[in-house]
Amino acid sequence: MPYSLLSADELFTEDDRGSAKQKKVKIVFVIGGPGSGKGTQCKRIAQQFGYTHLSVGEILRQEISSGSETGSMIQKIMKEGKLVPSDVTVRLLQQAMQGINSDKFLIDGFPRNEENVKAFEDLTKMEPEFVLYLDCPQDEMEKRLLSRNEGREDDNVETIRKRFKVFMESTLPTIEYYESKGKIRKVDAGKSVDEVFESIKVIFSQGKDNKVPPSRHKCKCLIL
Ligand SMILES: Nc1ncnc2c1ncn2[C@@H]1O[C@H](COP(=O)(O)OP(=O)(O)OP(=O)(O)O)[C@@H](O)[C@H]1O
Ligand SMILES: O=c1ccn([C@@H]2O[C@H](COP(=O)(O)O)[C@@H](O)[C@H]2O)c(=O)[nH]1
Ligand SMILES: [Mg+2]
Repeated sequence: MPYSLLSADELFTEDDRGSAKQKKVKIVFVIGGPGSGKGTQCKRIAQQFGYTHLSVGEILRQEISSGSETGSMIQKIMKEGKLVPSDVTVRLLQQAMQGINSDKFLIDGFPRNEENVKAFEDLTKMEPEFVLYLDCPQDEMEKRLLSRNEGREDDNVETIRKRFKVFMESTLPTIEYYESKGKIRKVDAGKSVDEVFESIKVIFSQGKDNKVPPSRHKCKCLIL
């Protein structure tokens, strides 16, 4: 079933419609491998810089908890460490954004692949201001996930390894894509929580447009 997504034109508040002024919504994507610290750092960024934090993984887990058919489909995919189809993910993300009156969204754990990027761009006609990339060694991420203890069904060695594979094969190319647009802001996420946040603060403190020199992240380029 095709899903409609919030378009740029629909991002108006009632007040804005009345005065025919478009609401300017700022979006920052936060991506990184499983366990790189996205959720941990997003909480701090949201608190300090006034963003609305939306974790797409969390939105999907809420759908599972609702007991819907879509939820059981998502649950099977998540247990396998695979990615949920973009139409489902983007529709749920859209609904979450529509339900919140905010002009600054921090989208945690999205986009995960080329299909996600295309669905988001095609349907919203919006692009992120920039993309925060938490770069962390795999052995450190695995250690963190195995001691997370939040009862997540996908935090077991077998699924974690599958999630790493999906990250390398599907998410890294999206980083290449945003790198080619000068939008990647990379931080070393293998350090302590405080040290990582210090690096992130520099990025979010760079003027109202967050215009900082792009990171020197070098890798193979994939044109979407
Ligand atoms: N810099 C850090 N040093 C040590 N432990 C950390 C660090 N950042 C986060 N952690 C811990 O690692 C675990 C994973 O962190 P977090 O949930 O933020 O990662 P994530 O990138 O959101 O993972 P996922 O993709 O699985 O949702 C948590 O238990 C968290 O407390
Ligand atoms: O855009 C997305 C985000 C997440 N998923 C699925 O959810 C799990 C968990 O995501 P976390 O960000 O680690 O909480 C992920 O492994 C995928 O199965 C997705 O498909 N698309
Ligand atoms: Mg997370």
